[in-house]
This record gives sequence, C-alpha cells and structure tokens, in this order.
Amino acid sequence: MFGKKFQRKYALTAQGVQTVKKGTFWTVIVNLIVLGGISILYLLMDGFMGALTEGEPLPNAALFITGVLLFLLLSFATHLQQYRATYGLVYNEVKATRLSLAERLRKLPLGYFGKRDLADLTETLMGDVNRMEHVWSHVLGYLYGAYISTGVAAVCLFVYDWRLAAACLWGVPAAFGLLFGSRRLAGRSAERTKKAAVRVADGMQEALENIREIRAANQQARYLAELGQKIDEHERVTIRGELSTGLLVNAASVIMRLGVATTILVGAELILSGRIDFMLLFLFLLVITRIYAPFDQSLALIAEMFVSQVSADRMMEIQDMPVAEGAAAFQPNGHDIVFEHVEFAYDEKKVLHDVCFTAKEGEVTALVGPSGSGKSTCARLAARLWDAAEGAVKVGGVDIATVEPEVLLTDYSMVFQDVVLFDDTVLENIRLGRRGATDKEVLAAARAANCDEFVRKMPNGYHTPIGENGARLSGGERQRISIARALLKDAPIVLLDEATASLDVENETRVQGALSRLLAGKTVLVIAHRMRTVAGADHIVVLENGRVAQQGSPAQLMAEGGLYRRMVELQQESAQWRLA
Ligand SMILES: Nc1ncnc2c1ncn2[C@@H]1O[C@H](COP(=O)(O)OP(=O)(O)OP(=O)(O)O)[C@@H](O)[C@H]1O
Repeated sequence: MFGKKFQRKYALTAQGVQTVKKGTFWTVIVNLIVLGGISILYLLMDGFMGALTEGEPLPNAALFITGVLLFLLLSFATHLQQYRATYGLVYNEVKATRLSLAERLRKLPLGYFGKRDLADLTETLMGDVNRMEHVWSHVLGYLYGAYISTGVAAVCLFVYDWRLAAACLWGVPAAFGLLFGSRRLAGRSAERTKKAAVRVADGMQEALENIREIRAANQQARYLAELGQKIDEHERVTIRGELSTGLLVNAASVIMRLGVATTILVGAELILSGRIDFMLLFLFLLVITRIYAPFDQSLALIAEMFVSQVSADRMMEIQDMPVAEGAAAFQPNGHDIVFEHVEFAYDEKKVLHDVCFTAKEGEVTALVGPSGSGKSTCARLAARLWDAAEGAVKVGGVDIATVEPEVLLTDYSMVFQDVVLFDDTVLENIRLGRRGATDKEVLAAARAANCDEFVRKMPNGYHTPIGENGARLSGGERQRISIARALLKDAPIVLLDEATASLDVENETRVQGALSRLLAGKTVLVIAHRMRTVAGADHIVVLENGRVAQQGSPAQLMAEGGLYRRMVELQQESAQWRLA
C-alpha cells in the first residue's frame, strides 16, 4: 500500500512515507477506540433495557464510570499521537522537499530554465509544495486510516448480522466510486486552474520586472487590462472547478448517508419479522455514525487529493529531470579551451554548426560576429552552462561534459552582459567572487576594477547595501563590481562577455588597463562587438550564422579581407559619422 508507487504518486520522500504510515496507524487506533467508546454506550443501554424488560439488576455504575474514564484517557492520548504524526512531522517533510527541489534546480542544465520560467518554478516550490503539505497532513493519514478501521469494523458488523451490515455499508463504496469515477474530471479542472494561476503569476512578475519599459512606452492601461483578463480567467476556472468538485463531494456524502435510511428500513423489517431484536439495530445505528464520520471528513479532502495530483506531477517533473553531473575531480593539463566540431541547438533551433577553434592559455581569444551569430552561446558552452549536442569542448585535454559543473567552474571567472547582484553590501557582492577572501583582498580587487571612485560617494562606502539586484547602481557600476569579482577569483580561465560595454571612455580605459594586467597568463575568451576592444587580442574567431567564418590574428584577418575587415571598416565609418 505504501510502496514506491505511492511515494511517487504523492511526491513524498522516503521519510515522508514513514510519516504517513505513522499517521495512518494512529488514525486507525483513534477510530477503533471511538468505536470502543460506542460499545460502552451499547452495553449500558443493554443493561438498562434488561433491567426494564426482564427485571435484571441495574448495570454496575462504578464499572461503567471506570470504562468511560478509560475511554477518555485513551482517546486523548491517541488523538495526541495522531496529531503529532500527521501535523508535527509533516513540517519536516515540507522542509526536506523544498530543499531537495532547490538542490535539484541548482544542478539542472540551464536549458531547462528556458522551458519553465521563474514564476512557474516559484509556483512549484511554494504553491505546489503547500498544496501537497495539506494533502500529506490532512488527507493521506485520515483516508488510509479510515479505509483500514472501516474494514475492521465491517468484518465485525458482518459477523454480527450480514443483512444489517450490507444495508449500513453499501453507501461507502458507492460514494467513493462516484468520486473516483470523476477523478479525471477533477484532474483536468485542476490543471486548468494551475495553468491560469501560473499565467497570473507570470503576468505580475513581468509587469514588475518591466515597469520602467511599460511606463516609458505609456502602456500601463493596456498592460493592466491584460493582467485583469488573466485574473478574471483564473477566477472563472477556479470557481468552475470548485463548484464541480463541491457538487460531487456533496452528492457522495448524501449517497453515503442513505445508508442510515436503508439500515432503519432493513432493521425495521427484520425486527417486525422477529429475526433480530431492537438492541442489535440500535448497535448498528450507533456504529454507523462513527463509521461515516472519518469518511465524511475524507470525502471533502479526497477531492483535494485528486486535484493535488497536478502539483505532485509538477514536483516530480523536476525531480525526474536528469541533472548535469560529472567527475568531482578536474585535473586538466593546462587551460587551453578547444572546441572540436561543436554543434548546438536551443530546443529545435540549431545555432552552432561544426565550430572548431582553440583559445590558448596565456592568450586573449576574441569571438566576434554579427548579432545572433552564436558568440554568447560559445561562451556558455565553454563553461558547461549548456552541453554541446555533438563534438566536444575540452579544457587542458579534458572533455568538460565529464566534469561536475561546480568543480569545473572553480577554474572560471565570468563577466557576462547581465550582471547579477544581490541585496547586500558592495563588499559582500564583490566577495562573492571568492568566499573567504579578506577585506583587504576584496578592496584591492575593487580598486583594480575602478570601483573605488563611485563606492566612496556612497553613504557607507563599501558597506552600503545596493538594493535588490543592485537597483541603486548604474549599468557601468554594476559591470565594474562584476569585474572586481572576477579579479578577486583569479581563476585560470576568464570569460568576458561585453565586459566593458556600459563604461564611459575614461572608465573603460582604466578598467581595460586593470584587466590586461590581471589577465596575463590566463586563458581569456572575450566577446565584444566593438572592434577597438578586440584589436589587442592574440586570436580572433569570426562567427557567422553559427559557423566559424574566419580565424587568425587581427593583422592576418585584416589582410585576408572578408567579414572581419568589413566589420572593422563599418565600425570606423560609423564612429566618424557620429563625430561628424
Ligand atoms: N536561451 C535561448 N533560447 C533559445 N534561443 C536562444 C537562446 N539564447 C540565444 N538564442 C538564439 O541563438 C542564436 C545565437 O545567440 P547568441 O546569444 O549566442 O548570439 P550572439 O552572437 O552572442 O548575439 P549578440 O551579439 O546579439 O549577443 C540567436 O539566434 C538567438 O536568438
């Protein structure tokens, strides 16, 4: 009952299955003890009836009171255990699940994040786990406990009188049959609701992230109207879904309760024909209320269990994704980066074709080419942010697809176009380059990257918080912090993607100076649009439509003519045109 299939179905950890088992066990005990309490009531009634009709002595009051006290004590103790098992332990399960999902996401190849965006993943980590938490704590233990205790009670009732037992219990399978029969309907409706919720979250996130652009384009009204539509749609599908599950749950509850009527009818018939006495019917009527009670609770929750399947599936999809793994040791022979016949596609779209080049250690290799030619893609493949579909990227003779990404990246410093900063101080943001670096080392790197001059103007200097994702910094300042990080890390391979794009001429000259001093002896792969930036490179790889169109030294390529020379000339022309 609680095997691997159950674990996957409800997205539980192995520990979580144990928790559900415990919850189920204590629910069975609680339900059976409540049924035991009913027996005390029955025995008392039976005693009174005997005294009234047969003139027997009245039941022993002390014995009865002891029985009731014992019942109350046991009931309290077992309810407490049930509470602990179902609620207390589930919080550990929630924590373990969120951590395991986050760990999985950390190791997933970047390509996965193109398929499910941030709002969608946040919804899984928060919303889906919350929904499952409710199922783990409120549904599974209660439901499975009710199945088992009702099974035990049903056997006893059938032993007493099979006719009354059948009259009393037929409603349970009928009610559950109705709900299980409509399971697919509930699943589909849950999927629609989830999609609508993700669309709302997406819309909200997009609106907040792009608020500047939306205002600049004066599109607030249109954007709000679109967001309003998404919210209305979410409301509509939610109401429709809840209405249909509400109707089904109520119908199931009514069917189950019809069992009371049939028990009375069959019981009356049996009493009139003299086949049972009234006390047996009384016993069945007492038991019936207790048998229905846990199911009544569960019927409402069972609908939630069906709906939760969408959440469990979304969580398992992340858990099932293959992660980028590899050897925990990386011992390259030098740090030459070699692209060997590399092919690569984002989903269906092939963007690199048979790319071959070598970025030698101690040299600056520049990737140039028109926009969309595949420069950034090459840089990402060089750091195993994605894996090549065909061919190999080797560093010091080692195919990087065989190395654990985290281990590999200790040998890389990266400065990409979109700098990611954290809501912390300038000092800590730079220290991210090398955890454990001393303040002195951080400050030296900051100075070399020319951060000093703008940081000094901040109210608390290097201890000033920079806001969420560095919201209080200019583009150039963000890039200088990112360069400082790379300098601090001092890794043997440096990837620079438009590293100096947002710096003004004066700053750019200073940062270039700092970079060239510190890049000496490293394997440097630079992506730059401006030909002036790459003129000092040792080797240039010209990409065009994902293929290597030319490669060689700047002088060689100028002499050769072709795309590189055209790009240099074009940029010179446009510079003159701007000055004119
Ligand atoms: N995450 C992605 N998903 C799908 N396609 C992508 C993705 N990133 C880039 N592409 C596509 O791959 C191709 C190469 O993109 P890439 O960013 O490598 O070019 P680039 O030369 O660096 O361009 P730019 O100079 O404009 O930054 C482009 O056609 C681009 O649209």
